[in-house]
Amino acid sequence: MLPQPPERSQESIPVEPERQFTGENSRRQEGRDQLILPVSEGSCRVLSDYILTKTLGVGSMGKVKLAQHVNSGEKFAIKILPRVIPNPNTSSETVAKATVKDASNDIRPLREAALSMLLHHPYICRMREMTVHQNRYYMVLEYVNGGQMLDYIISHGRLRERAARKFARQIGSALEYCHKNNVVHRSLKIEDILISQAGNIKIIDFGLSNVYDPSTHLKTFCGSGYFPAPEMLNAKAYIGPEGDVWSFGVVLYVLACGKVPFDDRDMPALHAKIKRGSVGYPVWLNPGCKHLLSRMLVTDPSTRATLTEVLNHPWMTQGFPGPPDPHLVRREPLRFNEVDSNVIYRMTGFEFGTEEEVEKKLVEVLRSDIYHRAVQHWERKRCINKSRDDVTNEKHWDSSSSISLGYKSAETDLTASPSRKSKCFSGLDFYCRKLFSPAPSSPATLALHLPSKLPSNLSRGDACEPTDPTYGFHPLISIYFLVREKMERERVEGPGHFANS
Ligand SMILES: Nc1ncnc2c1ncn2[C@@H]1O[C@H](COP(=O)(O)OP(=O)(O)OP(=O)(O)O)[C@@H](O)[C@H]1O
Repeated sequence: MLPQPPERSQESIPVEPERQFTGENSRRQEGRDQLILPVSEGSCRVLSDYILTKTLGVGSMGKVKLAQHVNSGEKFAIKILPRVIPNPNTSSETVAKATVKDASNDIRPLREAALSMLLHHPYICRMREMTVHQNRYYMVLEYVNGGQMLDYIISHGRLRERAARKFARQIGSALEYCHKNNVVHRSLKIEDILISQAGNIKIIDFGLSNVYDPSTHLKTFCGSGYFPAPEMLNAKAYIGPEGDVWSFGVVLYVLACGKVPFDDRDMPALHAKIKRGSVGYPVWLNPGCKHLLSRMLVTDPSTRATLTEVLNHPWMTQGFPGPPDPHLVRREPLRFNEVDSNVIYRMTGFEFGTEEEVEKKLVEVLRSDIYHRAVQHWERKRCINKSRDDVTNEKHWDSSSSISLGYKSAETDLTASPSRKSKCFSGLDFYCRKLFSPAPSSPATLALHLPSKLPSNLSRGDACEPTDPTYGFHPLISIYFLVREKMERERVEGPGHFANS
């Protein structure tokens, strides 16, 4: 087992002005600010409506505390991240440099909060709200109480094949949902996978995630330890999703084999092994799983399997009628004359610019020829699918309902398997060397522009077909949809409401 981080003594939080981050623009927040009084009460701390109790975990950025809502009694996890305050005694040049650095340090938690509050997926940990103090951020998260996948593997060894497939399908479902919304995780690792009480996964820590435009490249080095893709270590520009496929491959290797594919105590030596990409597979590993891993752990991102290939791989779909459900809601293409300013002003936290700039850029994308062609194609396809569905429904409405029941029961069947203890080989002592992980660099600013060519996520097979205008077309459109869907949920369920699972 990994040595548990020591429980730190209860700290006292100074009284300081607090700002609630709800994804809304600060201009309209004027007058809403209130003073929060975090106080000690016995051995617990009170923060606004939450009583903070034990430490759930400590990460490189901060710590996570268990909290209980004073009125509802509901449990949450509160992630506490320090804010870097410039030292007033330093020279003006140093202060100026520090201010730039602080601004970029601020970007990560703000973007993490903005994304975590918008993403709505059963296998992604949700965020209810974030409170910004002078010295700290407090992120109120869904409490995931089934433990860490890492602890399970350390104590039980590798997973049985069916359990590995179940969790791989859930990770794949969450990644597809993100990618289809122009979001990349960029630092997926086994520690970021928690288990809910229902026995499903929840991905935490979107701290290094970002939105991506399929027609441009990101440059920031992200990821740490055993999981970053070789192109990130080589400081090459990347689009985004291909790096997540690599990290997903490393996670799947750990689930299926009980050890990491690339290992070394020495960080430069570890990075050299990752860049070389030569992987050893245990002789007992299922050949289908080995083939899938060999397609994911390809050093050249242009020949690495796409997420679509991974999710449709025979090993992934074995025992299921198809790839995992990405839990995407049905969307109609957005028209430039339908853009709602109430949605625009909540598109904050992504360095998109001012409200006016966001609206201008969004309308520009929506009026572009390439978008227009994508919408026309989407509509034609819908007509064809609709007439096909009508014919199928008339002829086979009975059999279609039985297919959907079959799918559900297959997922339910697999859900039961992880509780069975595996006596397989356990080789995860590598986590005792976790301290070797390099610190992440500051995130890059996203340049938003009109796609000048077809997005390159269309490569390999479907390059002649325009991208779906409702999913993955452009980050501004995706974030617009996510904000609008969040507003709709708030209207129905009430603000910040979500059920822990
Ligand atoms: N929602 C949650 N429910 C329960 N425990 C959690 C939750 N979120 C985080 N934790 C615990 O806190 C630990 C640290 O959280 P997290 O990884 O988000 O922190 P971090 O500082 O961003 O870490 P990193 O080192 O990956 O940057 C996790 O490994 C987990 O044990």
